[in-house]
Amino acid sequence: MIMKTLDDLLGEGVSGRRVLVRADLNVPFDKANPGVISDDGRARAVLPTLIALRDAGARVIVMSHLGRPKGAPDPKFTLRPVATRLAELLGSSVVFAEDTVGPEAAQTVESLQDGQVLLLENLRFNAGETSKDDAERGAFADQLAAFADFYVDDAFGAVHRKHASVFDVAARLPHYAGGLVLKEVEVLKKVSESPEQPYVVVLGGSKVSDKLAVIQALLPKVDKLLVGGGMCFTFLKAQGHEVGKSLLEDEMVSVCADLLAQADGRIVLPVDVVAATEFSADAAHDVVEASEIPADRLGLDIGPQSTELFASAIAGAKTVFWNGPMGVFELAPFAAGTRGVAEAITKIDGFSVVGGGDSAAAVRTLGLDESAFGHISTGGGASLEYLEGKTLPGVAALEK
Ligand SMILES: Nc1ncnc2c1ncn2[C@@H]1O[C@H](COP(=O)(O)OP(=O)(O)OP(=O)(O)O)[C@@H](O)[C@H]1O
Ligand SMILES: O=C(O)[C@H](O)COP(=O)(O)O
Repeated sequence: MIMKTLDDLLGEGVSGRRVLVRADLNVPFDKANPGVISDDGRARAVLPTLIALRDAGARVIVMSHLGRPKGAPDPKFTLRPVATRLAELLGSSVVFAEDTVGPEAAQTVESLQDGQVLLLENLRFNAGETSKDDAERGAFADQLAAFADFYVDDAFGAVHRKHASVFDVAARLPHYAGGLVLKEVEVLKKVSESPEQPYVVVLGGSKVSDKLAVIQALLPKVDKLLVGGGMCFTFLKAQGHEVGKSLLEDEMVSVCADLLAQADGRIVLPVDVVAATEFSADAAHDVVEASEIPADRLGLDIGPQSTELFASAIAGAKTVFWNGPMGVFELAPFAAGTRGVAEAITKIDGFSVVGGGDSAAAVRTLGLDESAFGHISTGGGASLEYLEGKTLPGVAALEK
């Protein structure tokens, strides 16, 4: 992998120069307290890059997405609270630009002083960021690139997206890989090329269709693939079970059925689930057989028998990759499955990788010892696609 790095850029000298940094500040918010960041791990992870540039006297323009707004401003997804947190973490002010591009953002960029940090508003408030149309993405990238002299990508969590700020801007400015991207790629390369066997992958979370392609690619490489979280219900449905009001992607049921047929027993599904009357911490809930979820209930965690089943599969592994919580761990009644699986992973005599914004947040918010994991990745989809062997647009753009 030949790419220029942040150290190269610092060596070239950045004092007084404008550096555009793509970060992944897509942090989780407290479900019960809107506007309150529940885990700032992703912001902390990019701090070394921001501090190095700030202290070298650069004018640092940070850009990120937050959530999945639909290409237009949506106050629910403003990065303003993230700017406030970033300032606390940096111990210096962060200027917030109310727009991502346009005259006001340009003016804010123009007024930046040496050693100051600015955060642009959510990239995804602009349709050009995620557009599939090269010209539309390129036009947005032109506007972003016009802000700066150099581009640093340290958004490992977003390198799998062919988005303007990840892919197209790199083609328009001298580009450098940040330390976080370099470290993540180094660890994941090792796991993807030579995982010590037995290799167990644990998948959960809510982005079902995003992760099905990964299952297909990983199946030939793994000894066991444990599926929990919101993902498991589409598989349970594929086995012919009713899943009540649980998260379900109907159009993916046949894909899941094919995967189960190919897997030859290597895909392990929950045998019991915690089923609640509604998506709330106060909802009535019981443990039910995974094959008997009542029509008016939704599964919000794997049950105790499943946690034990998953923990025993994990116990003998030499390599474990875990992405996606086993349940809605943010709500206390539905956190036990995630906790049990995470604890089992900390005990293996081997190397473990946790990937994903929410999985990493779960490790921290459940008070688990971060140092007991081999590597905690800031990328969920990104780490999965890396393991899948895909070319990641953000990494490829830096290599050019
Ligand atoms: N049974 C379930 N029903 C609904 N949501 C669930 C369920 N189990 C887990 N979740 C939710 O899944 C979310 C995390 O899913 P996600 O796929 O985003 O994982 P991730 O680790 O953050 O990966 P990425 O970084 O790719 O986003 C959590 O907010 C959790 O509450
Ligand atoms: O949460 C993530 O995995 C990254 O921030 C990318 O977000 P996305 O899946 O909405 O592109």
